Amino acid sequence: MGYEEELQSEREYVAELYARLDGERARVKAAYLSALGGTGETAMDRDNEVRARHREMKRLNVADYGLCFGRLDSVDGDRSYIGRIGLFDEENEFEPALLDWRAPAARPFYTATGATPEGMLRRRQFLTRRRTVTGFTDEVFGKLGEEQGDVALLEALNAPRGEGMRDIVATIQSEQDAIIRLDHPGVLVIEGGPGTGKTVVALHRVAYLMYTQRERMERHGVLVVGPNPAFLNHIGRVLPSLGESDVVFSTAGSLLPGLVATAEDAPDVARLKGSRAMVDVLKAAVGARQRVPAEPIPIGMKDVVVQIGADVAEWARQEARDSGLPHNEARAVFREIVTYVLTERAIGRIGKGWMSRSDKQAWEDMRSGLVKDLDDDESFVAALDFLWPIMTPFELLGELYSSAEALAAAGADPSLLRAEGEPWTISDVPLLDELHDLLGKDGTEQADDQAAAAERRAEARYAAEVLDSMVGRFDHMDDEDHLFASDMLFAEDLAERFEDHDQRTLAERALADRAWTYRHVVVDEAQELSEMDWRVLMRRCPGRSFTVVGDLAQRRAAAGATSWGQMLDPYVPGRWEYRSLTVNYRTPAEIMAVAARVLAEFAPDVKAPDSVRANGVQPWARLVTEEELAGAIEEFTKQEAEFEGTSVVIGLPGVPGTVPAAETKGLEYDSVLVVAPERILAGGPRGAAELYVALTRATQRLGVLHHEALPAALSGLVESVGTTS
Ligand SMILES: Nc1ncnc2c1ncn2[C@@H]1O[C@H](COP(=O)(O)OP(=O)(O)OP(=O)(O)O)[C@@H](O)[C@H]1O
Repeated sequence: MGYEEELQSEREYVAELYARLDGERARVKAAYLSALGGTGETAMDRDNEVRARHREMKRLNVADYGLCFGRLDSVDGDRSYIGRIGLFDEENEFEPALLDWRAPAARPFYTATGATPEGMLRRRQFLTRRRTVTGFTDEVFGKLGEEQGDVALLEALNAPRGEGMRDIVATIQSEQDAIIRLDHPGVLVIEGGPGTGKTVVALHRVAYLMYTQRERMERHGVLVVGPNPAFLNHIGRVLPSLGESDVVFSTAGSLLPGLVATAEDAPDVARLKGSRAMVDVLKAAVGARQRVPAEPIPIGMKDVVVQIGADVAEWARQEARDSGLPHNEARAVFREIVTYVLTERAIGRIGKGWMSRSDKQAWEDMRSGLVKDLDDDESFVAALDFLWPIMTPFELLGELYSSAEALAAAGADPSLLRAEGEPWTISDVPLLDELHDLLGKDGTEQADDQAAAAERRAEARYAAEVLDSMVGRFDHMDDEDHLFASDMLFAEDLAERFEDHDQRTLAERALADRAWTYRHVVVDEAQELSEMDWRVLMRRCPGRSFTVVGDLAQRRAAAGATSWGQMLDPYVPGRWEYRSLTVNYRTPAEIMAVAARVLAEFAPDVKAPDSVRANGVQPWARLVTEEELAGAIEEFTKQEAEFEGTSVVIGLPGVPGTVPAAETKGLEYDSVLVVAPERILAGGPRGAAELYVALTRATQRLGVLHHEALPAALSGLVESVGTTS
């Protein structure tokens, strides 16, 4: 067959796949509607049916375009089509008409090479426009000169950028595939220079894990932590386009429900707050609120006055501390002991001469009367509030920061002192989270808990039914599937998840619940997170299943990682896997050459990634005065409007018409204009890293406007006069 005939035949095959997809969609939609109508025998049957159909609908809705992107022919004569989802043959339901890219049999599509053909003869990659195959390229393994597999990749890389990151299922590269499918249940670190696909690979790994471990992943969900909302927005569509939507996105500043922190501390303060040493400071600050009175506190009981002296308070404090309960919850222990001592002393005095301890009943009756009186006694409650106050994390941390004495007493650096009422910063979030654990539930939360527990018991019967049905299904799973302690199912746990009236998505429920734990956590730009941030993340994922993505050379945060071991060894000593990516898919070679010189200046030991393509466009520089700057930016924006795609102007914070480099982290644009790189470079201890980030955001064009002589690292830029491109 000639190329045109083959193309025609592929077109027909893919058109049939779409017809099959549309047919499936119609069928599942009808089943979903009828499930909603309630044909199941019990409420639980109906719920399960609705959920199953809904999930199926979501799976099928991913592939309006780009359903099938290639074909794999084996030496044995087998032929498989590879696509975004799997579809079965209409006639033979065991014969896949389209293989899901995550299926083991699809793997050679990404990994077979001339040197290791993996039993394959040919890889065919389709070029498509909407639902139509417009062309294809073949790689015939073992035949020299026939390999032309990069056409689809280059087409994808050269395409103008639009709204957010796209999935790469059609063009995953072999080194990326190895990471996506890596069989490592614990912590995996993916490191690589800018544009090496770390983020996109991590997201595809999530899609892969969800495909291979659907039950476990769906029950607890996956958390993706990114540097800022713009970044989360940028990557937000990749997983849904792969049919996976039970994923929670959050910045480090919003990991605590009810608080969205965006303010940043000065680098020195951020470094202090991010240090693990803060755990001791916080413990000391809590301990300092567990007081022993300097003077005995008098409490009137009936017609006698008893005192809470240092001896009673010290005993009660020791018992409360030894209980191992968090501070707020241990108040009950403290209170009980103080109450016991006060009532004993009071009864001894009230009953002096007419009642003895051997008169048990009378003694106990009097005690319960006194206990009741104490409950309503304002001076007693005030004394408790002084000796062992119930506190929220916000109160405690706010009070600590606003008092030089409290800071000194807790062993904290005096520079943490701040004016009252200042907003919480991103670095405060892990401290507040830590305090949640140290303090435990406050009064209102404890009362809410009791009410919720009663409600849960009522729902447990329904949950037990669900449990039965799930256990039935688990019986078909491997032994290994039963081994995870966190998979233990309890009816009451399930009740929460299957509540009839809780219509919130997993993401909504997880985000609202600080105690939610995830099955897997992806941490992007992980080099920015502090030791204290890692404590929060580890609490959110006790199973320690992480994909950690970052580049130490791009670190901007003062409290960020200087090595991965520093952050991870306290939790998984020596047990984390490390993989690196070395090819830059974003930045053309011409731009990367400029960025690499900046990198060499501040991190001489780090090798810049190699660009997979050059585009023949030289990055330029132009000297402008302060007065000319606004006009030059406007000129750039105007010229960029002629091109398809996106652009950005990056400058130091506060320069009008620009965004700071930090806000472009992890993002990319067709064209980038960097304003005053010499000032960014000199702008702080991590200025060079900021500039490196700024220079590596472009997929096509880079320009620089400078006010002073260009720093040596940028001297390679071609100076242009009077025009911005
Ligand atoms: N195999 C691939 N096929 C097509 N595009 C790819 C491939 N790998 C990476 N890309 C593209 O390269 C660009 C950079 O990827 P990504 O943002 O994941 O890199 P990164 O390593 O996280 O970069 P940074 O550290 O700068 O944030 C994205 O547009 C991504 O879609």
